[in-house]
Amino acid sequence: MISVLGRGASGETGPARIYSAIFRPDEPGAHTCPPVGSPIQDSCGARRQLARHRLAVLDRSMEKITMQKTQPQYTDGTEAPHEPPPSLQMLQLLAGFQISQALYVIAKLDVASQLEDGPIAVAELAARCGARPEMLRRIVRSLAPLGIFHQPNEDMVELTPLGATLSTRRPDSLRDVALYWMETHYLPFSEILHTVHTGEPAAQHYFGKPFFDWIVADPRMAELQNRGMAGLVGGMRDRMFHGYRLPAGDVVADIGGADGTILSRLLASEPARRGILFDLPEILPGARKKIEECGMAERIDVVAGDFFVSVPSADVYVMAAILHDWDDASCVRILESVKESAAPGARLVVIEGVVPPGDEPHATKLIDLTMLALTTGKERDAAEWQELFSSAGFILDRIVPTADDYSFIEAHLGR
Ligand SMILES: C[S@@+](CC[C@H](N)C(=O)[O-])C[C@H]1O[C@@H](n2cnc3c(N)ncnc32)[C@H](O)[C@@H]1O
Repeated sequence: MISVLGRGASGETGPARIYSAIFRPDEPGAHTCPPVGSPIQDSCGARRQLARHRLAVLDRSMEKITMQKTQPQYTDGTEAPHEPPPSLQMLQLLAGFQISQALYVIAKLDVASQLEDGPIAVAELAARCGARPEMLRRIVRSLAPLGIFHQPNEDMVELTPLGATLSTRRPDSLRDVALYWMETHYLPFSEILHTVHTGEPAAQHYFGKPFFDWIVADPRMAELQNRGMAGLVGGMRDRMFHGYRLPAGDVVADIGGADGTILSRLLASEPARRGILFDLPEILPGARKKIEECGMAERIDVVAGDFFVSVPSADVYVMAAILHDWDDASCVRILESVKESAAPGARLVVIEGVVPPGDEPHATKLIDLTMLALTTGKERDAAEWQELFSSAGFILDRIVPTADDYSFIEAHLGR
């Protein structure tokens, strides 16, 4: 969805850039997920054909949404530009709140999982999900043109590759991300104008306390955050781990490591190393269970604490999506905790995005809105990372770009 706000990968605009944002048809491994039960499920060529078919369906649907025909013409017969006028493009962007709420309904009712075994009648789907058929039918009909569902006729509904990302039966399911964003981010975002006027995070204004304090006050929210962040490892932070090796060091501490998904992944191919998962005490009950499920209980110790006070001693410190949550002064305090406990020669690996210059689409540019609304933090460009490390007494060694919009930013202590 990120490219929707900018130009697509090949410079396309309008509906075409929405397709490329959703499907990235030129990407290896794209379109590998036709509906379960499809007779063409096993054939690669046929899969590509299905993908082309779906793109064509989406193409036609987007044209309907933008009220354009394939060969748009003015009433006097002259050709109109193919791209929708700016006012219609703006309406599509403004409608984002409706789409995210409709997707929330689909995620909450776990609709996608119900469709994994093949197309079913909307009435049957509604009965399985505990929804009113006439209401669910309208949600499905609204989302089908966006490629979430396919409706062979108005009574039937079928899962598409895009819709399947919300199924809990997929290992890389984004359902928990949907629930996390919509149950913890959506409402405070309504106060973002307050942030722009006052500098106070919208979440602080909306909840009456800092975002993470609000999360840990409710064990259900703490668990949802863990599941949502773990879901992002299967989504926008999956490919980045391929082929990356941590700097040398026996003990790896993941600071603010949530449920241990990232630490387990980093240590899976490193049997000689041990791990320490460090996070707030309210976050950790779910972590112990997750680490056991990953078969890492023998190799990862779980330590509760506050990174503004102190962190455990280690040879390698990992911090994923931590420093972007905090303003520079708070980051320096966190890094000072690391400095105080670090073993001699310790290395720091920050897993974050690096904002690219210009108006090129990049995940950090939307995530920065989340930082603005929820936290005192921000997304940083390469110079800002360098400056932050240097003001905390660290030296930036290298930024390792990856196949995702995230990098491994490695540093060492300058003492
Ligand atoms: C955005 S999440 C990142 C989780 C995980 N590193 C990841 O990338 O999936 C931020 C994490 O920082 C933790 N955190 C926030 N304040 C903390 C503090 N004062 N001390 C330790 N952990 C903290 C939160 O509990 C949460 O797990």
